[in-house]
Amino acid sequence: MKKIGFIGAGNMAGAIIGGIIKSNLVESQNVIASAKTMTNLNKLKDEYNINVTLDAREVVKNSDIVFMAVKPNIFDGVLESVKDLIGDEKIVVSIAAGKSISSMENIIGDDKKIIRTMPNTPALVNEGMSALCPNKNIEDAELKIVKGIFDSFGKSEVVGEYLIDSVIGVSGSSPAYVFMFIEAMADAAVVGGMPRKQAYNFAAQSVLGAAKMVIESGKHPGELKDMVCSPGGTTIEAVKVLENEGMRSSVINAVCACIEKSKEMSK
Ligand SMILES: NC(=O)C1=CN([C@@H]2O[C@H](COP(=O)(O)OP(=O)(O)OC[C@H]3O[C@@H](n4cnc5c(N)ncnc54)[C@H](O)[C@@H]3O)[C@@H](O)[C@H]2O)C=CC1
Ligand SMILES: O=C(O)[C@@H]1CCC=N1
Repeated sequence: MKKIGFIGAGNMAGAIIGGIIKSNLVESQNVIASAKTMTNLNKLKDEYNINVTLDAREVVKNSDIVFMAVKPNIFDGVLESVKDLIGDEKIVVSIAAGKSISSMENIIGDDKKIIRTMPNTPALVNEGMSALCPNKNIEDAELKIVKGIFDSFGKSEVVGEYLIDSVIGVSGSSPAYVFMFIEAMADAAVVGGMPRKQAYNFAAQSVLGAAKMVIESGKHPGELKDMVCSPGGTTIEAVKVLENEGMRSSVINAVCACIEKSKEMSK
């Protein structure tokens, strides 16, 4: 069994650790995480019984696969501080936005094994969506192992690095937009008199069901929308307002802004 380490123990590392432990992919004694303070580490230790340390170098020493899960603004400095411990056999898995494979190779060497990835927080409930981009030193068997980690908490696809900015727009960041959509729908249900907690359940289950229909039916989303819109009915009234208010163009512009920011961060 491979040992898996995390440098950074925030929202995303916590979601991945939760995902891999809950799916029994790895035993807790084979997982180690470090952070700047003990606050998150204590929570992860209490919840999943993993090993924790304040020293990122301990993580690298004790792992075969090292997840770099710190914020992009400190990423290079942290990678620099552990680079002498990264041998040819270790696999570095980055989850950071805006950190290209070549920028990591510039720090640790282009002879090292690197996989750039982009997961999302639904990993915590086993419904993550992740993209993986291996560098040239990753062998098929190694990619399979790391993909297995991501598949243990949802779905994943191997993509060319040129697609990673779109991935951030459509899946890495998109849970935030969906939460906003759920919150807004629930607000309206509250206006209609529904208690708030109940409103979140109705809104969230509808989003979950609609997403499942897209995935399982293979039908075009427009066709599925038309199935809900009875002639002269309630839904088409809502659709008319959403079109008038520019819902589609707002979403397209928002996701494009996210993609642009990701490109800018990679420069
Ligand atoms: N939050 C999200 O939905 C997603 C985040 N990401 C990426 O994941 C990375 C982490 O993001 P979050 O988990 O949201 O951030 P966060 O702020 O929740 O966590 C950052 C972690 O890094 C630790 N840290 C800070 N300095 C450190 C150091 N010198 N050594 C070791 N650990 C240190 C902090 O203590 C904290 O545990 C980012 O690069 C982000 O682009 C990727 C996909 C989704
Ligand atoms: O907002 C961010 O920069 C990170 C990357 C994807 C989701 N959160």
